Amino acid sequence: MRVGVVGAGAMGGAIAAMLERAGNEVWVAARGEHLTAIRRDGLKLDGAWGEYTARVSAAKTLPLKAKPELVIIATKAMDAEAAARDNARAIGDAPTVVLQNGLGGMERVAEQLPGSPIVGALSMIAASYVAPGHVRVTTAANTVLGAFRGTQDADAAELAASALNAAGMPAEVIADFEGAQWTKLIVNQVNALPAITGLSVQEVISHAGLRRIMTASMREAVRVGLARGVRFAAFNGLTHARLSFVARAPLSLGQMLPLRIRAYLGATPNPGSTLQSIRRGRRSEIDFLNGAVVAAAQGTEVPVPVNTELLRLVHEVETSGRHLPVRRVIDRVTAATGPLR
Ligand SMILES: NC(=O)C1=CN([C@@H]2O[C@H](COP(=O)(O)OP(=O)(O)OC[C@H]3O[C@@H](n4cnc5c(N)ncnc54)[C@H](OP(=O)(O)O)[C@@H]3O)[C@@H](O)[C@H]2O)C=CC1
Ligand SMILES: CC(C)(CO)C(=O)C(=O)O
Repeated sequence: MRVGVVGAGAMGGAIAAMLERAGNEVWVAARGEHLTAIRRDGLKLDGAWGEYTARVSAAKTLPLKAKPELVIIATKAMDAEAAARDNARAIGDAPTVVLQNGLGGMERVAEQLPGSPIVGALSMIAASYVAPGHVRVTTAANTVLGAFRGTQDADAAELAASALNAAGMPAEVIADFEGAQWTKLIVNQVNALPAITGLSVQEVISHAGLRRIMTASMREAVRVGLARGVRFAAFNGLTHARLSFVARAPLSLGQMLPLRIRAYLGATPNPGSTLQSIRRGRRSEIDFLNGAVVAAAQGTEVPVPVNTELLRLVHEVETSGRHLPVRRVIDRVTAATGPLR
């Protein structure tokens, strides 16, 4: 199959390399020194799915001659709309998968690609951008896909799932994609503290004080979802019942959530995608993660002081380029929220 991958960074790069390894003809849209390195040396993959250098065709945008039968947009959320617009002619009416954390990704891309069936993807894979032309899978895991709307999108979701499965990346189509987006939004509460402190997700969860803050931000996010009538879809062992319990439980019990995520991530340190943006001096996706929780809380009675403060701290680190010491983070959050229980 001819596949176009727009945004061949950590996730898009890993998926592009795996698809090429499985015999697909893969075209990637990339930029800067990453594009130069891919063109010169190929796209190097290592980690949980083995070592491989994929020979993909790479350009700033997909060329018209690529004629993709499937497109995967795997940019950060704030870049997806522009990425879809800049590649719209080459994409044509090809089925397009929007692989993205946060809420509302499919809607933003669909506006730019009115002729394409649109599919959402949420992945529990953890991947890192190591260097230009080089990506690494630190945790191999599954991906869930969901149709945006209608039969055409549902067929496209099946097509994408078979392409991923055939290339050795476990994927399944689920009916309640919006519920899964909310469940993933809870998982992505792991992203802010590594971005603020510079520590890996596992290190943050192993620190009792930081884990308390993370649990409190997850609890707020679950409460917001419940207040908005969200039914959390079951995703990697996280179920609506478990999350509803966390919404009512003290933090000492709620910490089972981050501890479970640490167990699934395994031993290889995972910086998370937000810290990786900061390390590369890029704007982060935090407005679509903790920022989405703060936005969704508006109009509900749910207070979200932890998410508000984490959002502020990530923006501070983006601006200053300097991570904050753990003690300072704990003091700042507790000054904003009062004692966390
Ligand atoms: N990394 C992970 O472990 C996981 C990430 N996710 C989600 O997947 C999505 C992608 O994340 P991730 O792979 O980490 O992000 P990366 O930043 O590693 O990759 C995104 C890539 O897209 C490139 N890009 C942005 N706009 C364009 C464009 N118009 N044309 C071509 N390339 C473009 C970026 O270039 P540049 O660097 O120049 O900005 C970058 O190389 C996010 O929504 C993230 O939350 C989900 C699960 C796990
Ligand atoms: C699941 C996790 C935490 C994997 O790194 C992720 O989605 C991210 O980094 O954005």
